[in-house]
Amino acid sequence: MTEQDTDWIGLMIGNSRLHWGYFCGQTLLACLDTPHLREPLSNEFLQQIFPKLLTNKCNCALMVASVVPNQRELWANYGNLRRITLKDIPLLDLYPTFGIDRALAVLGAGEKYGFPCLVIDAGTALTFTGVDGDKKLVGGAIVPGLKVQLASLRERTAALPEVSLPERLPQMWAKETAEGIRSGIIYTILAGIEKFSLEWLNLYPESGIILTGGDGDLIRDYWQENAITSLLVDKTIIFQGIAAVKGISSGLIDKGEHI
Ligand SMILES: Nc1ncnc2c1ncn2[C@@H]1O[C@H](COP(=O)(O)OP(=O)(O)O)[C@@H](O)[C@H]1O
Ligand SMILES: CC(C)(COP(=O)(O)O)[C@@H](O)C(=O)NCCC(=O)O
Ligand SMILES: [K+]
Repeated sequence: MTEQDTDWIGLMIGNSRLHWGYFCGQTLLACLDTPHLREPLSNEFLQQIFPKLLTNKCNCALMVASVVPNQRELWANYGNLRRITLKDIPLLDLYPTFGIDRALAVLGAGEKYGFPCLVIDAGTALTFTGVDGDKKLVGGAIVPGLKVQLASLRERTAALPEVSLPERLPQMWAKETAEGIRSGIIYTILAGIEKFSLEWLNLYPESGIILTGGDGDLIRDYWQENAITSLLVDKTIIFQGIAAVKGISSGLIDKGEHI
């Protein structure tokens, strides 16, 4: 069997969830999100997860990236594991504390859609990450994600209730508390996305803007109701980034020429 048709698993440990991708060579065959582990990894857990990813090989190669140190430690006993760090990322000007999830997502998006590239990741935090045509990090921004904003109002005030996210855009001028919270959070997030997207397109008019993360579909649905620029939703860019790193490390992809 060659490297091209070997099965392996990519795992991105985010602040809310684990994001799993099952690959054959460079091809992503399936992906899945699960909750965080609550205890060190067991064979029972792998036997539940891996069949869902279409394999029953509990010792297949695992490429792991994490922005959550204590979740990463729960994997200490897994033999066939390779940790992805910023050193593996073929992008320039990354700063030492830069999130590996942001690096992999923008690498994957650039590989798939071309550089320059702006990624908006609507996860636990909502992040903007821009990379130019020379694969240099231009920079980005970090804001609390939709669920974190909702939770922080509930937790840090006496009177504000728990509120869910609506499927459609709420009324902007609310006359009711829950609707006021929904309006404030959703419209200011949309205004922020518009501001960063327009500023980015001023710098790089031909760039793609890729929206990803657990709230990506919801934000796209809100956005489409009054869109001014197009946002492409792609939940797989993180796996494209992991595959690129795997390809470089296995010698399948030349870091200099293809990435
Ligand atoms: N089944 C789900 N479980 C948890 N969060 C979900 C789910 N479906 C959508 N979400 C949304 O995903 C967001 C988290 O995004 P995600 O990309 O999973 O985060 P992270 O990469 O930080 O772990 C939450 O704000 C939540 O609204
Ligand atoms: C900004 C983040 C918390 C986003 O994490 P996520 O919401 O995807 O779980 C993560 O990328 C991180 O911890 N970054 C380090 C700081 C930085 O990127 O500058
Ligand atoms: K993320």
